[in-house]
Amino acid sequence: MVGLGIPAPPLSHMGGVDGGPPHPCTPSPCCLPCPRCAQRLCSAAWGDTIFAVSSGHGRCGVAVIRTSGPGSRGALQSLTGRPALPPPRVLALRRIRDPATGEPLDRGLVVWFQGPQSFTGEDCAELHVHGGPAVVSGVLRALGSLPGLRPAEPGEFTRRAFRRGKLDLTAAEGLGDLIRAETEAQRRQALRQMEGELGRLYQRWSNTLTQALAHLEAYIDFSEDDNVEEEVLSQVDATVRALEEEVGSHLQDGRRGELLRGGVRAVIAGPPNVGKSSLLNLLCQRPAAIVSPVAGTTRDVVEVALNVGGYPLVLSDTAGLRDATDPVEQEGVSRARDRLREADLVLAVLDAAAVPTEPAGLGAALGSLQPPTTTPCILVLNKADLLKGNGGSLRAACAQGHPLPPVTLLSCKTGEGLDRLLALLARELARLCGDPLSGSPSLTQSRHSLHLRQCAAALARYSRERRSDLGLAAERLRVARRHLGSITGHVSTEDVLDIIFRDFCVGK
Ligand SMILES: Nc1nc2c(ncn2[C@@H]2O[C@H](COP(=O)(O)OP(=O)(O)OP(=O)(O)O)[C@@H](O)[C@H]2O)c(=O)[nH]1
Ligand SMILES: [K+]
Ligand SMILES: [Mg+2]
Repeated sequence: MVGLGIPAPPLSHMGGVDGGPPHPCTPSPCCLPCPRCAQRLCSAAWGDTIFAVSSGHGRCGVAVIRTSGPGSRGALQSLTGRPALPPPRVLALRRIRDPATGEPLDRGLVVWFQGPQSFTGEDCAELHVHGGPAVVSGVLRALGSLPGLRPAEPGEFTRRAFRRGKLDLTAAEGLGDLIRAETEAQRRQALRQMEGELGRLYQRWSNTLTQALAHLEAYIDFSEDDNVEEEVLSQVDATVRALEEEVGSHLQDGRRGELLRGGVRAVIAGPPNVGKSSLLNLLCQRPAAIVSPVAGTTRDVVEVALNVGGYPLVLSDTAGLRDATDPVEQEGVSRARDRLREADLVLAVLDAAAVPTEPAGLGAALGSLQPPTTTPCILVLNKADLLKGNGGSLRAACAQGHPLPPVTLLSCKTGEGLDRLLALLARELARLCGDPLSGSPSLTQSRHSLHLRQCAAALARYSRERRSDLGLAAERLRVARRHLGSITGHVSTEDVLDIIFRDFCVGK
């Protein structure tokens, strides 16, 4: 381009999917089918070329700057000063220069990806440069000076990949989750989703519905001519019933995937001064909450994020539960109760030296905290170091377990019982989140469960209305299929896409 005699991408071809009309051009092997009209068009008709740092920000050894769009070829030619590109997908060492001044910016590795064999499906280039801020900003400035190139919006690379059918929406969400994954179990789940397992499951359901709908429509249109047998109808009914059950049990997975994605919310609750804040500090290994001998120390909820056995845990310490007179403490107790109601898991803490030693009495002491009955709970009897004569019978009560929830003795002071508590925690987390590698892939987002519930409701209405009005029943199947399509992105609106891709970082 500027100064190097390399042609800029034809500006008249800018426009494309979201912008102006596509421009037909002489088809050539590099031409890609337009996602709107399926006509093969020069990729230049698809819009502008974006660029961004894809390797994260701040000083680092190597920074990867990537471009996507029809101007990628020209950009690489301009910055390397050579009309010849390296073979696609092969790293080549090149001097990188500012095309306007010819000034060397760095020496680094460049890669050329010819569309559609690239992440986005468009022509892409990557520049692996030294990660110093001056090098990176110099290269970005040079790219920005080229006609038709502009900085990428957050998630725009992935959005382009979605547009060109490189991945469906669930896979794009899986990719976003993979970038954010902080624990092993989260990574496993995200990787599975990114590789398309969830999308394939929903696609299979959608195909089943398409087939059922085709049979039903054939029956509606032709049954009077005796060309279609009655049997067809009962087959459609059976298919819809089976699908309704499958969607129902998928929805019944206890929010496993969502819990694993967002972290299990565990709440430490109990009477004042039993050592709740001490427990939080012990688990996160830092003095996150104030500990003192004064009952009623904790008022605000103190939250920490932890990784227990590969599972993500969001742990909250709360005010001691009692009938407080002080208005500030009252507010703390009310916040503690709110948290308790929303918890996925309760760590109920009692003072080991102050509780009854038989299971029934322990159960009553736990009940006085009023944890929600359906929420799983672990009972922690703290200050075990202070146990004297009744230690033996309390240990026996803990070992007996039933009818108590999982229970353990602990001393935050000496660390006794911590291993058992961590093992109990890991067991509960594994039960709540499930094994991300086994069974059918988990539902990971409330967006999915919303559409699946609507899909299941439409299937249920089909079964109810089928005897009275076949046409209406067929419409229910169409609605059900539309909801499945909304999850995978085969049916989607721009505002939904905006929300999904907004959560991505720039450069992805
Ligand atoms: N001996 C002994 N003392 C403990 C243990 N755990 C906590 N304590 C002490 O018990 C007192 C209260 O501890 P906290 O962690 O503040 O208790 P809390 O339940 O958060 O108290 P509030 O926030 O006031 O409800 C402090 O003096 C701690 O040092 C333990 O295992 N053994
Ligand atoms: K205290
Ligand atoms: Mg406290």
